[in-house]
Amino acid sequence: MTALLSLNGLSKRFGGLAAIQALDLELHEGIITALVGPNGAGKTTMFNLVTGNLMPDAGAVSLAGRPITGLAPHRVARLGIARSFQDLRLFTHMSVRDNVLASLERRAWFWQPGGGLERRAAAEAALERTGLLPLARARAIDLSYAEAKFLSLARIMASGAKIWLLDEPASGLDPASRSRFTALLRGAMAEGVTICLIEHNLDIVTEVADRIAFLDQGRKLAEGEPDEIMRNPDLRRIYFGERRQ
Ligand SMILES: Nc1ncnc2c1ncn2[C@@H]1O[C@H](COP(=O)(O)OP(=O)(O)OP(=O)(O)O)[C@@H](O)[C@H]1O
Repeated sequence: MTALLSLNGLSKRFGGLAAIQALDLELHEGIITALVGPNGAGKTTMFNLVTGNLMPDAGAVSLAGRPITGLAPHRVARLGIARSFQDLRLFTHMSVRDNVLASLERRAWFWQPGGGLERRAAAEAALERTGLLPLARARAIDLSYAEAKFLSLARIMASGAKIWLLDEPASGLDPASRSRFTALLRGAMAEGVTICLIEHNLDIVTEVADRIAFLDQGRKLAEGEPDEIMRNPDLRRIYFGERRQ
């Protein structure tokens, strides 16, 4: 299977700290890959390197074989890579609908393909799918925690991006919202979206991920099927903080 997104020998230091070290990772089309690892493993840094929010010190990122290393974030977004943030970064004083519309780039006049009418239709469809249509006129600041998480997802959904990088998208959700959330991810995956998610909750990971890449101290220690990774006693020790001396 050819990779849609490939990271080859990616490295990033912050002063004396090696946050990402010679990381190789492939995201395959229509697959959900979870990045798992203890705090500070380098998971968010990896997203930042892909999206152009950080420049790598070494290594390359390619999209369908085309190098995209170090492109500016808006150019990466235009290539169909969307991301969410742990702190959501919503426009808190704008309406739910405007938050979704604001995530869509104005590419054409409203009567042209990709113009206003199409943007509005994409926004309405994303609001509908995430269950936010009845709240479309509410301000983002007035949403519950779970609703804000769904809004963050709606923004990505509406963008039509083919690769979604999600930073702890379902953390803190109640069980019912969590199942609704994971169903949306599986639905997107069935439509060909490629998802990489950072997640600390291992129940969510087992429920939703097809593959797991396990990171620790900037290195990929293991990669494979969820069952195989979860069973590995060494990884469990690292994850749950029982390091061997
Ligand atoms: N801009 C920065 N400047 C300096 N150090 C940074 C910066 N960003 C991240 N780091 C450090 O790099 C390491 C990796 O951080 P990163 O946020 O990528 O980890 P993570 O796996 O996402 O952690 P968490 O699960 O806690 O979110 C950490 O030690 C962090 O303190």
